[in-house]
This record gives sequence, C-alpha cells and structure tokens, in this order.
Amino acid sequence: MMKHLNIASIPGDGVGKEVVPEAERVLKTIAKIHGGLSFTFTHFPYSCEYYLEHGEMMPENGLDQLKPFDALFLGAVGNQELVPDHISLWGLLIKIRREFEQVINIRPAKQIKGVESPLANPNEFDLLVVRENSEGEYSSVGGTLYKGEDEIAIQNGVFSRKASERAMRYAFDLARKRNKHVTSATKSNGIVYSMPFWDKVFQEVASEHPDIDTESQHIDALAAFFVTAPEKFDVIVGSNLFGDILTDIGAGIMGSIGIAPAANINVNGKYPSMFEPVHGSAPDIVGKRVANPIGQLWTAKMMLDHFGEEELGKVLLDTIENITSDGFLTPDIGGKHSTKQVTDELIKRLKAQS
Ligand SMILES: NC(=O)c1ccc[n+]([C@@H]2O[C@H](COP(=O)([O-])OP(=O)(O)OC[C@H]3O[C@@H](n4cnc5c(N)ncnc54)[C@H](O)[C@@H]3O)[C@@H](O)[C@H]2O)c1
Ligand SMILES: O=C(O)C[C@@H](O)C(=O)O
Ligand SMILES: [K+]
Ligand SMILES: [Mn+2]
Repeated sequence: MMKHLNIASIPGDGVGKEVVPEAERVLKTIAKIHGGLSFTFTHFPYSCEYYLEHGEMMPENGLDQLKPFDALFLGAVGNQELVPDHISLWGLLIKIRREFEQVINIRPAKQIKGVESPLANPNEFDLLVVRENSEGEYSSVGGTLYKGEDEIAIQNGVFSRKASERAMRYAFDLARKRNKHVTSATKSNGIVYSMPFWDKVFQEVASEHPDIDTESQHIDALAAFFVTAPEKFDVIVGSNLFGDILTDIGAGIMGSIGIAPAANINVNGKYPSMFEPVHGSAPDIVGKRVANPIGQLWTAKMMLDHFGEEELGKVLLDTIENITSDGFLTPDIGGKHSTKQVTDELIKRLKAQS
C-alpha cells in the first residue's frame, strides 16, 4: 500500500532556506527508492522577511493552515537585523511548539563517521537529550518596570508537575530501549523552588522505573562532563533552557552545530510534530552556500523514524556516514564542499543502492 506524507515545509530564515530544499530533494529520492512512500511538500514563507511585509511572523490563521499536515519540516528562525530575536522566535518557532503541544524535544548526539570530534578522546559517545519543550525558563510570565537606573526585568520560571513528569517519563521510556540510564539535569543548589521540585518529581518517576539506573547532576558539572566524558551518558532529561544549552554542547562535541538534529514531538496526537535541526539561521555563513545540510538531513531521518520508516531512516544516516567518511564535508567540519555538492553526492549514492 502506498503511504503518502503531507509535509508543511517552513525553511524560515538564513541557512534554513539553503538546507531545507536540499533535504527535501533527498527525501523525495528516498521515497522513490522505497516505491511505497511519497511526499508532498507545501511551502510556507513564514520568516523575518514575511514579518517585515506583514507585521507578523505568520498570519492569524497560520496555525490552522499548518494543523492538517502530517508533520512540519522547519529550517531555522531568526534574523536579528530585521526583527528582534524574541519576537521572531516567539512569533513562529516557539508559538508552533506551544500551540501544537510539541511538549518533548528529542535531540541525539553521537559521533558521525568521518566527522572529527574536537575532543581528543571522544570514546564513541551516543547520547540522547530529552528537552522539556513547553514551559520552564521559557515563560511569558513576568514584566518590566521603571526606567533608567531603577529599571527592572522580572522573568518567572514555570515548572508544572504535569510537564516535568511527562518529559521524565518520556526519557525513561527511551532509556528502556537503550542503555537503561537516565541523568537528570538540575541546579537545586542555586535555584531554590523549581529545581528541588524538579528533583522530587524525578525521584518519584525514577522509583517507578527500578530497571533504569538514574543520577542527578547539576547543570554546570553536567556541561563539563559532556566535554570530558560524554560516553558516560545515555538519556539526559532537562528543562527547556538546560536542554537547549546541553544540545549545543552535544552538537559541538560531534564536530559542528551544523549536524545536530531535533524532533519536537506532539505526544497526544492532536497536532503534527515538527522536525528541525538544532542550529539557527547562521547569519555568519548565510549566502555562501556552505551550510552543512547534515542537521537538516538527520532530522529528516528522525521524521522517517517517526512515521515508522526506521529502515529508510537507517539507510539515510548510513549513507550520510558513507559520504562523510569519504571526505564530502562542508567547511564547518573541515571540508571544502558546498551544501549542494554534499547532497548531490548523497543522492547519487542513495540511487546507486536502489
Ligand atoms: N531553532 C531555531 O530556529 C534556532 C536555533 C538557534 C538559533 N536561532 C536563531 O538563529 C540566529 C543565529 O543564532 P546563533 O548565531 O546563536 O546560532 P546558529 O546556530 O545560527 O549559529 C551558531 C554557529 O554555528 C554555525 N552553524 C549553524 N548552522 C550551521 C550549518 N548548517 N552549517 C555550518 N555551520 C552552521 C554558524 O555559522 C555559527 O557560527 C538567531 O536569530 C537565533 O535566535 C534559531
Ligand atoms: O531557544 C530555542 O529554543 C531556540 C533555539 O536555540 C533552539 O535550540 O531551537
Ligand atoms: K532550527
Ligand atoms: Mn538552541
């Protein structure tokens, strides 16, 4: 039977516009090879340029337009020269994550063959960060007061039992299929309400999973261990901000922010999930045609997995490693190939396997 996937594609800003079309080409190639699978990509121009023209990041009915799709495929959001970052992100990326109840953000980090880690001894690390994606430090509760030397900004953190538990349970479920170890990212020595609460909930969830080893690490030490001993970790669960920071470190130790993937998962089935790389719009390299497409391609692999096409997902990641091993690398990982040269080679090799 033919499986058809209707994907809403939002390239967004900066290098998002360069890597999303390449990843779409690759997904279409994979679908052809498979035979029983096809994709339709419907493009939405929501971005900072759209904001300049329309005064908003997406139209009022933007979410209604996106809701019927099977999944969202996003590049990056943000162009500080045009729109302040908090406006662009909260008007599009974070709005979608929240309104579509994409409450979990899964972000793997492991070594890719042929991509050199900056670590002297990377020791074959293979870890998975589960980032709470709906609340935490990313809250709109707060405000500003006064002007001048009395000026005040108040930003409240929001930690609910429901969302904390949900992220933790998700992490335990993933750990069960992996190496049965969950690390909780905390900071209960310095942050006196939300983090002791987080620890308490973690202990409760841990006690329901006696088959899984657990530990809690303060985020500062944990950040250092990501660099000094990443191979010690299996699944890490963290709040929205801790998860954000840890996954850029994860990307860094893999070799580049340009290769890390993310999946914003809607767990209740009411809305589509969203697949995007960890990286942003990379203003320093935009237009040079050298953006690394691997982050976008790896998130495409996560999208294939999400739809039960694990075999194809594996073919995609294996073929990516195949070309990186043979030196088809963009400059961020020490090569001299363009975005398109990398995906051209990938497509050539995918076709050769069919
Ligand atoms: N999920 C998202 O859409 C997202 C994520 C992070 C940042 N942002 C936004 O992107 C903009 C830039 O943010 P930033 O500079 O902090 O982070 P960034 O991830 O855009 O860039 C950080 C560094 O990584 C490099 N890099 C990123 N993607 C790359 C790729 N595909 N290939 C090669 N190198 C790559 C960049 O050149 C830069 O040196 C801001 O507007 C920010 O708010 C959006
Ligand atoms: O802060 C965010 O979530 C935006 C970006 O940094 C990300 O990691 O997606
Ligand atoms: K992104
Ligand atoms: Mn980030």
